[in-house]
Amino acid sequence: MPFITREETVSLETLALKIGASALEIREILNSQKAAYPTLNEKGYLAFSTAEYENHELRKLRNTIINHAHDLIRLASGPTDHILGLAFSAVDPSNLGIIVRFGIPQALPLGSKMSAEDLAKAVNLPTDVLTRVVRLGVCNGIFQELETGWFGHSASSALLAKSEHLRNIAVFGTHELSSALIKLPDALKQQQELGAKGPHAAFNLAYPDYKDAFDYFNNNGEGNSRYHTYLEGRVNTSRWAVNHLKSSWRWSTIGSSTVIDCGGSIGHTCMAVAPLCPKATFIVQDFSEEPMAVGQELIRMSYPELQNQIKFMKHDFFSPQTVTADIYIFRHILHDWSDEDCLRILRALEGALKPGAKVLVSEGVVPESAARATGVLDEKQIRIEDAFMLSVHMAKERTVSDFVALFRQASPKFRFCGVTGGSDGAFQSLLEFAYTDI
Ligand SMILES: C[S@@+](CC[C@H](N)C(=O)[O-])C[C@H]1O[C@@H](n2cnc3c(N)ncnc32)[C@H](O)[C@@H]1O
Repeated sequence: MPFITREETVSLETLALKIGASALEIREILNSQKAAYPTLNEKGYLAFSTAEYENHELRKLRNTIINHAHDLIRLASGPTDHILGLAFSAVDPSNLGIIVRFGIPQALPLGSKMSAEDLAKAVNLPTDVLTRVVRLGVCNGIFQELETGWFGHSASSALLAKSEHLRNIAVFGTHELSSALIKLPDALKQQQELGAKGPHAAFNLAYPDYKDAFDYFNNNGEGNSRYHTYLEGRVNTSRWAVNHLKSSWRWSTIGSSTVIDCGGSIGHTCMAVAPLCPKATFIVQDFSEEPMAVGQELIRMSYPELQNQIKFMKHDFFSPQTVTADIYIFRHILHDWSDEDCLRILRALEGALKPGAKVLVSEGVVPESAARATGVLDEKQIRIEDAFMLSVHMAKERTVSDFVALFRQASPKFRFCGVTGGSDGAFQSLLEFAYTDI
């Protein structure tokens, strides 16, 4: 039987050469910008920091290297080591989870070293356990062992020590998110065997006392805080930055429109977009009051100029919308819900929609074409997010055609106007729908 493949043939040599060529181009760009060159040592924590991250050419070159390097590692590993690596990969969120939840990066001084005993005392772990955890971290590029039993920072651990946003992402990612993900095979098995009596989602197996993930967040203060600080952390990293939403729509032309951010959490989307359209007013709606209180305080302390422009309002988006606005934003909302629930959410808007009103959907968009096996950086991002949705909410990321079909089913008055964005490691796109009077 002949072997079949749709992938271009990749070889160790061609991949290595392509990586070398892109590395030289990166060196030239960084030299011309007098920007920090990446190293694995502590001082490398600044490499590719925000300003450079925004450089499109640099981001593209980095993605080329990452894509080819992934393919190269898989090729050099061979199928056995490749599968073994995947089979035991739960070790990584477990290790990172200990590192961030015990505050090990912050306990280790920057620009210095600390003995295992002192570090163990500082984070209140037995020395033996601390040493084993940190040494596994070192194998993953987090921390360095500068001499036997003495630890210092690597680039990545130094950034964890400095960036609360990155730590918040790592905490939620290795806590609630990982707990749900690891239960997905069990949940699908139980759903297969028990039908409607099976769990709603893998999340329910991890947190059996709650109806669903949002019930858990709303009734668990610490979990809710981890969730919303994770969401805030995400918009402060280039992959999920609201910059993509800022640049992919004509915000400066909306004049004195009213904009509602449905399920807006602490209001980070409105805080980013409002300065682009100073005459517009924004209402952040969420059914959870804690994040909105945090957002109000954040505006008061850090963005007082936005106080009159951004208001907060408790609202459940399954109940009829009470505010007639010009633009409704759903950023990372519909992917949390099944098609049936999304129809309920969109139909709950209808009573307030006037002809010409816009509904903007900002989230990951799944490619329509068959999955690729090489060069998959962007595609893997969206498929990771899709796995989050399946495990946590039994929901999904969608293709553009899925969204168009969903809106059409919600009401024939929705007209699809187009989609922008979503490439080069920034995986979310912006879809625009207009409400018409036909
Ligand atoms: C994935 S987060 C997205 C937050 C924000 N839009 C963003 O892009 O970061 C989902 C948000 O929906 C809110 N939410 C969940 N169910 C809701 C409901 N029934 N009504 C209003 N908000 C809800 C959650 O509290 C949370 O803030």
